[in-house]
Amino acid sequence: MSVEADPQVLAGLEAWRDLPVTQQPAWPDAAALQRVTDRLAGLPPLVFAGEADALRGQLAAAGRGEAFLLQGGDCAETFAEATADNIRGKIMTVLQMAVVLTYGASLPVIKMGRMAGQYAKPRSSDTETRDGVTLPAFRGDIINGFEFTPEARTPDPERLLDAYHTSASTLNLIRAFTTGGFASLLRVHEWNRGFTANPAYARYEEIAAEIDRAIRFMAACGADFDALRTVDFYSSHEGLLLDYERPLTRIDSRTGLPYDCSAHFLWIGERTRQLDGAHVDYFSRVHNPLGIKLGPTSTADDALRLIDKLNPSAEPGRITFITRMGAGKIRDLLPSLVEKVTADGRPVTWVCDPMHGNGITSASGYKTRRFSDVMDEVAGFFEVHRALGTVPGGLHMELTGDDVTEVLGGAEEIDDAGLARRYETLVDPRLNHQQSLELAFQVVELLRRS
Ligand SMILES: O=C[C@H](O)[C@H](O)COP(=O)(O)O
Ligand SMILES: C=C(OP(=O)(O)O)C(=O)O
Ligand SMILES: [Mn+2]
Repeated sequence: MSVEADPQVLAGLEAWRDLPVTQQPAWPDAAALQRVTDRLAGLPPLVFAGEADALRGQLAAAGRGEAFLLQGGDCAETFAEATADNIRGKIMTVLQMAVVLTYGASLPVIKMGRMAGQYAKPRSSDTETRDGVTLPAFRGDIINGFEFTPEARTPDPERLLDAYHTSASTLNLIRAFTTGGFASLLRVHEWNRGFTANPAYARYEEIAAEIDRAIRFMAACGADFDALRTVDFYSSHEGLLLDYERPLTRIDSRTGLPYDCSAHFLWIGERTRQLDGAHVDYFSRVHNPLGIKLGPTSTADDALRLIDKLNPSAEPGRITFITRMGAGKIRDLLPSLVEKVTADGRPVTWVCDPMHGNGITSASGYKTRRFSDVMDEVAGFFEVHRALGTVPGGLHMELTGDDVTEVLGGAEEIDDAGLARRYETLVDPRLNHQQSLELAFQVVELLRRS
């Protein structure tokens, strides 16, 4: 039997429309938008509410120190890059990092992509000016095109449907790869052998050899490697474009409760987490596990008021605070935030985004980050939690499986001149495949030292 939604619950899903809202596009044609959102509302959900519930349980475990979240993928996915090779590369990268982190932390790693829906971007400025011409800023493929022409930059609601279909095909391939044997532990381990065989990464050989011994030990004990052929891989994106999230919100027939079925996990960004704003209201009404980005201006009071609104019943796993302070600030700012939220007593899961607080512009003009700053913020995150006796629950990364050159440094020392070689991101710089694995090995070194 299917449970109907309470009419008041349904009415509540429209409340955001009367609240202050930021970072939404100015759609030029309201009727065209309405046609698209009606169509989206009739299409099948992309995920099942029960999967979101399972993830909530796992995130609750991460909050208690019984699991660790690894969330990674592009800053901005694009339709053109949703190819089999690209999707496979990102999955491989996350799985390879996950094997290393599982060993280093001796904990199950929850694997989650910034994938299959990460198409909407908040921007610092509504417009972009080039050579005296000003056009609307690129806000992600779900809204407008990157090409610098008035046509491409005009928001086009048809893109919501493209985003839905591209998310569906991406998710389909993710499910195929992670359940069809491609992701088996033995295969992923083989891939990592290839990485450490490269002399640039000789420093990690010892850890790699230990992982190798651990796997051989498991095999000798008769571990069921067949059972390790499939992995759970969750989808996530920033819950930003409410005209997309609303029609993909569905009533769970088991409970009558609304879930945003565009992804398993949605996060509210640093620029849209206003307590009385549309985003916080909207996501307070759906039952998925939620992330909230907390930047350097966040106060403990902000965090507690967000809990009041988004998790009044103090359900474990409902809220993940994703801190993104910057390497130079995390050791000063994070302790009081964590202390006060911990004293409050309602459970949250703490995750580190070492990307968004560490943006710089290189001398040659690229928007970039230094690998060393990214690592330093991760180190600061572990140090703060260790000092307070609280739980570092995971990492949130911008990465890709390709050999791009967008982040400075790493063992292969990408320098400013090297950025031009393969700088492909449309918004923020991503760790490339090698830098991502290097980060995972360095996290193991950090955990060791403590
Ligand atoms: O991904 C994060 C934000 O969308 C991004 O950093 C904003 O970038 P901008 O300052 O170039 O607009
Ligand atoms: C926009 C992003 O982050 P933040 O909201 O933390 O700036 C992002 O994760 O791409
Ligand atoms: Mn980003």
